[in-house]
Amino acid sequence: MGFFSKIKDAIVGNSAKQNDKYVAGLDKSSSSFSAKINELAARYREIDDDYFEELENVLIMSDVGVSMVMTIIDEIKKEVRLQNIKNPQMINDIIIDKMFVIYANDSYMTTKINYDDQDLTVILMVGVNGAGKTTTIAKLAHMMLSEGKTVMVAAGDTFRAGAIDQLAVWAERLGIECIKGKEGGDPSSVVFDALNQAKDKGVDVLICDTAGRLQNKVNLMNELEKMNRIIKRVVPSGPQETLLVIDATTGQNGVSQAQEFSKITDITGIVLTKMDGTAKGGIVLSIKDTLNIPVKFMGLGESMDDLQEFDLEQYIYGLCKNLMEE
Ligand SMILES: Nc1nc2c(ncn2[C@@H]2O[C@H](COP(=O)(O)OP(=O)(O)OP(=O)(O)O)[C@@H](O)[C@H]2O)c(=O)[nH]1
Repeated sequence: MGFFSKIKDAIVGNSAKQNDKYVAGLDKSSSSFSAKINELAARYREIDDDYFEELENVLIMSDVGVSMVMTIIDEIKKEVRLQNIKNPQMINDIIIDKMFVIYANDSYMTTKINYDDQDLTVILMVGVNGAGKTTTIAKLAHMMLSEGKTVMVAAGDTFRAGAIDQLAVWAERLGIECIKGKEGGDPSSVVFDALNQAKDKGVDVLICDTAGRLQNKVNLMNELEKMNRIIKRVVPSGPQETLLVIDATTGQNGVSQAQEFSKITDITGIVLTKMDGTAKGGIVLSIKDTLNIPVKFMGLGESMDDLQEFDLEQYIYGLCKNLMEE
């Protein structure tokens, strides 16, 4: 039995396992992906080179990423030859299986936050403006609060007008403390202040916002280096996580951004926001392929509960479920 059949068996008919947020949040991607593949299958009576070329295009259009697409297509071709499959209607399971296997295959990627049981856990949030960083910080804090953790936030984006107030409003709604400085002030000093206050109060997690000025790489690099130094002075094992927030609707641009950020600082995980707003959900595979950094969370909607820990099975199921049902 292939991976997808196993996933499907595990998820369908098991309401505890079926995550409706994934199914609803990936609906756009799933409909578009499945419609294209089914349309292909209907047009070709037999699998041939032209079919593969079109399949390649469908995957690329879904933002899977060119080199990952080539690997997937090669693997599908091998399997088709091996099983002597001629009918494109029979190929869906293989496509899904290969996507799953290739993502999961070459390395184990944890989606868990690396909490420090002995010390304050410091999480740095990076990403360009508009990616959804502020909302994601609020959603993450909400998730941690619901797990019984105490959380504080630091308004380290002193550059973008309004960023401090926006975070402060979220903090108030969540009933947590937001440490802030002046607009245009030194972000590291805000973070330093927040670190000390969080330590004094015995808070479990401090989430720090940062400015998203990718246009000015040298400044951003210096700023993040300074922040990292200051964090290490107060919390030697910190920051335990540096999470990069990427807007999934920006597609391959988002992937390039991730590449740029990973040159500037060590990224431990990616948060893909607005997955519900894109019909090209393949970006997860593309990120894995180009960067090999784990996607740890996905934003699947605008409400507080819509930030979900990344789960490969739920993702592939959400993306491909229409393909199975039709
Ligand atoms: N549909 C949907 N909308 C989202 C998601 N995440 C964030 N948003 C929306 O995206 C918009 C921008 O998010 P913000 O957090 O305000 O981001 P920003 O303040 O523009 O920029 P930064 O904080 O600098 O990233 C807001 O309207 C959010 O509600 C998501 O997962 N799904």
